[in-house]
Amino acid sequence: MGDYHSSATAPSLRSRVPVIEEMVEQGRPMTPGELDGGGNVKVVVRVRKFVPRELERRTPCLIHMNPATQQTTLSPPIVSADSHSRKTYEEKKFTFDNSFWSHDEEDAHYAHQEDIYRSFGEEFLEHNFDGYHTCIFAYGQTGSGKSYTMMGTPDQPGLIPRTCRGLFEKIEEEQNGSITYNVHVSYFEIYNEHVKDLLTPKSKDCGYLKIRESKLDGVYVQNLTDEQVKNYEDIERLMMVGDANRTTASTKMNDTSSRSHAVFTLTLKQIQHDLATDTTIERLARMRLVDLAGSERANRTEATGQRLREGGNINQSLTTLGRVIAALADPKRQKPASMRGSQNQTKRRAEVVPYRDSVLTWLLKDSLGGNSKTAMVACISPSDYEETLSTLRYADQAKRIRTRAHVNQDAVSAAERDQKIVEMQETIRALQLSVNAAATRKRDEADRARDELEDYQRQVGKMQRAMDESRAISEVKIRALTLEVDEIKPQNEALRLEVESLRRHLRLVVGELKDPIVLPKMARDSMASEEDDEYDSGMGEDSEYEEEEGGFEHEAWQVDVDDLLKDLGLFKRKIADDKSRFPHGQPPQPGSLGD
Ligand SMILES: Nc1ncnc2c1ncn2[C@@H]1O[C@H](COP(=O)(O)OP(=O)(O)OP(=O)(O)O)[C@@H](O)[C@H]1O
Repeated sequence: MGDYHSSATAPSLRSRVPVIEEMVEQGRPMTPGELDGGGNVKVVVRVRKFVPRELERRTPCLIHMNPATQQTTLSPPIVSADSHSRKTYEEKKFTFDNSFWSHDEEDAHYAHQEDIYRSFGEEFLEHNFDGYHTCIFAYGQTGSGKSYTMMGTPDQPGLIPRTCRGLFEKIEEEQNGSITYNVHVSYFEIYNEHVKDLLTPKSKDCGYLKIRESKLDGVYVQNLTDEQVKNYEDIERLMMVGDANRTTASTKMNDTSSRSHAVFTLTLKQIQHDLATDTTIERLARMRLVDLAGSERANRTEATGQRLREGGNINQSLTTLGRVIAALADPKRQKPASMRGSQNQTKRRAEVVPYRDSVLTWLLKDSLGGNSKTAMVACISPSDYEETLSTLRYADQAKRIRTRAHVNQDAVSAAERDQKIVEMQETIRALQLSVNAAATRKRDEADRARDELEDYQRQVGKMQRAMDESRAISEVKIRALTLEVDEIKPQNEALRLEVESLRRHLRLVVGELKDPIVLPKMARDSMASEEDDEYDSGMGEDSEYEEEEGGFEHEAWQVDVDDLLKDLGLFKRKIADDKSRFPHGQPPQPGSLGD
């Protein structure tokens, strides 16, 4: 795989934590945007290069993109004079957040895979580290470059592998070890309105999975593999397993056409422990990367049998997605709640969004109109007027959707965490009893028993995770304390040395006070005069040393000192004499010293 890197900055959970709390504390009013991290769905469009089929037909490119204005223009096709079609084609212009020109590599504004990731993939990853759920989905007709954009090839990796690589690069950048990161991956496809786990080996495949909805977890796929990954290589392995399991087939429009919608989900949990308050800050973000199956016209794909049925299902779920987008983009929904009338009316409008009409929209409910920052990549072919126009209209409508993303963050004290684990244990115990009892009941209750059993397994899994996280927090605490000890060590050593030297000093001072040293008068006089020669010592006739005259008792020592001083005087004179005899510092000649 190509060598590519993310330039996103290293995350710091703590620095981003108190944004909302600070605002509340400061009493600053929050705008709806700040409160809900709200924003419109980001919509970008990408046109691919010609594929061999189009090159053979020498079809002209109908797309023009202006890199300065991000405007995409669709030109009408050339209609041959003998054509019986009554259709009229017009030039259409659309403006999106970005228009990616990936048609001709020779052009200066050609958009490579790297450019796509840098322009918004990286930004979305930043949002994840900030605690927002995100979703990027690729939409477009069959063969328009969705899989190329999302997954890419080994040489030209797309958004999914780049996001995964970027995720672990950012985690590795965080070196102080105070944040624990948990990353989980799931990968499933929706094929003919059924959900299939792409991470289960084919030999263990247990068929289609059920979709369930709970108050706590929202809509979820039951028993879906959600594997913990420690590094990019782990994810790469899972991507390969998933891609090998994905349902693809060769159609007239695409040699490897995806016959299903593929949903790749990364879950990032950041846990930071504050030693001072013994509180844990948890931040959870889910990134959904969706490669939709392509819209197709049966007459163009010339599909029959199984391919035709697949195409029908694909189109049906994409039509539902279109209706969901239309309902969410409805200007009436965009008005603030206060202007929308009564609560009942609002509720009725929310119900109008037909999420439940397809498995795809039901599962993507939150990503499309709820707690998520969402982007749509509209992929287009360069020479297909009708399909491209339909995709661009779809994308244009999606631009108007506003989501209500918020930071998914919790601050839990150690006591609360322990309490939560205890509560989970209780729930599990109760479920266990209920499962055991149900097992003995009649067969018609088997379904309920199975559901309870699944709930039980789910709770056990959750508790397992909570306990793993508690363990991780303990490790963080140990790491933080070890770091603190290491930091304090040099200061400790410096303090120890200082105390030691102060002690020594004190000993000297006390010794001095107990047994003061008194110099003999002559020694003091000679020292004073010598010092006066060099600098002004400031000690005059009436200094305290003079006042102690008469206090000296060691006469014997005085005699010795006097003798010594006499010798010293003689020695000095001898040196002065020698200096005058050898004025240029020449060494005395042998024999000359003897006199
Ligand atoms: N930007 C691009 N640069 C080079 N080749 C591209 C680009 N986009 C798409 N292609 C090529 O076009 C072909 C169709 O692309 P792809 O399979 O990604 O389409 P798709 O939209 O996923 O189709 P389907 O919906 O049928 O699965 C592939 O051979 C792919 O390599």
